[in-house]
Amino acid sequence: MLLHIPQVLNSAELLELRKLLASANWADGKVTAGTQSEQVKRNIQLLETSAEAEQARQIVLKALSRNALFFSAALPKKIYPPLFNQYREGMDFGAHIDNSVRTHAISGMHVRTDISCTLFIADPESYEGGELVIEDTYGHQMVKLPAGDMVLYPGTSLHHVRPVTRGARLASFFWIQSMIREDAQRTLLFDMDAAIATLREQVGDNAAVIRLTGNYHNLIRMWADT
Ligand SMILES: O=C(O)CCC(=O)C(=O)O
Ligand SMILES: [Fe+2]
Repeated sequence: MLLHIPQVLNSAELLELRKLLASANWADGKVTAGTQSEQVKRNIQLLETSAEAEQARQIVLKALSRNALFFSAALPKKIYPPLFNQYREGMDFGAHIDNSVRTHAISGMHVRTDISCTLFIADPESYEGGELVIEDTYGHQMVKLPAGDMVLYPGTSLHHVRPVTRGARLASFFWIQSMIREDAQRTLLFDMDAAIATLREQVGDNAAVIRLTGNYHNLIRMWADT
């Protein structure tokens, strides 16, 4: 499932993040790349150990924790501490698939990358190019979202970021290990959760809706790895 989640960050958080990112130290993005992706990765990243990076991470994690749509779609077990990247004029990231398990340099936490996420921080009018192109079963999806919005897509997807030809593209990116490992099962649960929410609004919690909600939870019980 490829999902656009609007307005994950509010305007105060966006301002705060841009301020932090403007004053922080940036390093070559190859520092967190594997041996294949380092050959095609041309961007810069916030140093994970800086105080600004810690503050920025907390802003993103707090925003995720209040987002019901994110929770329903990702059913997160572990969230890799968010990273921040920037593509200035001429920078891009060629086609690659993210490493399957990432070990966080500071905490040593292992995260299986079931889901990849990009949270857009720069205003799309402020830069040209920089689309995230995700290859899925239905072809290429070009993603360039308003500031504060995020895209979530299967970690198994081949993807690339097109060259930025003007301005700078700022984003946070991270991975999720889901309680539900398989994308197809997660997608089914997400659809079911949305349908149950609509039914509850339309007809309330009648006996059938209660049974259906039970079915949703029973599927999670059957599939979840917690
Ligand atoms: O900048 C992005 O949107 C994606 C970055 C990416 O694919 C990666 O770091 O693996
Ligand atoms: Fe990637």
